[in-house]
Amino acid sequence: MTFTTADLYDERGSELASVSLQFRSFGTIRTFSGPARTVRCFEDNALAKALLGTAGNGAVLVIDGGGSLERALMGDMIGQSAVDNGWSGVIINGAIRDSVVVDTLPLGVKALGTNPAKSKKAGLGEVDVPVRLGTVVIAPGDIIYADADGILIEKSAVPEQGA
Ligand SMILES: O=C([O-])CC(=O)C(=O)O
Repeated sequence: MTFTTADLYDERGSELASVSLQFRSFGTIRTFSGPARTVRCFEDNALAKALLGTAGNGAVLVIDGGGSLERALMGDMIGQSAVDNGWSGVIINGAIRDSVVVDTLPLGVKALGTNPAKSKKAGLGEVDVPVRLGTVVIAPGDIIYADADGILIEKSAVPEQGA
């Protein structure tokens, strides 16, 4: 599927939430989409690493690292694992490292920034819970559209009437 987020917004803006948080883009795939999976964690990437080691089936992993830039939540090894396991992309509310290599991977990657410091590995956090990027809540199964302009979210469930 080829799209631009700006055209999608013009066509279907009322159905889509736009993320205003500003990310840097990495990886050779700058336009990507897929159903969301999520991890919420803080300076600890063990859950995200484990999930990206399982079949992605074209999903986009949203890692809500609370915006901390103190430790990197993904590097080239985890990025390569995401590619090998069929993930479309990884969006990180936090930092990555090995960014020069990550930038060469056939993967869509958005992160706030970079830090060479390694993540903790205690496994604290939650998988497939609703997470927040700025003002936008992303639930597992929501459809994500990302390109150079930003990130649009299509809620998977139609809101109930009167809700
Ligand atoms: O293992 C980590 O914490 C991140 C990393 O360096 C990699 O993915 O290569």
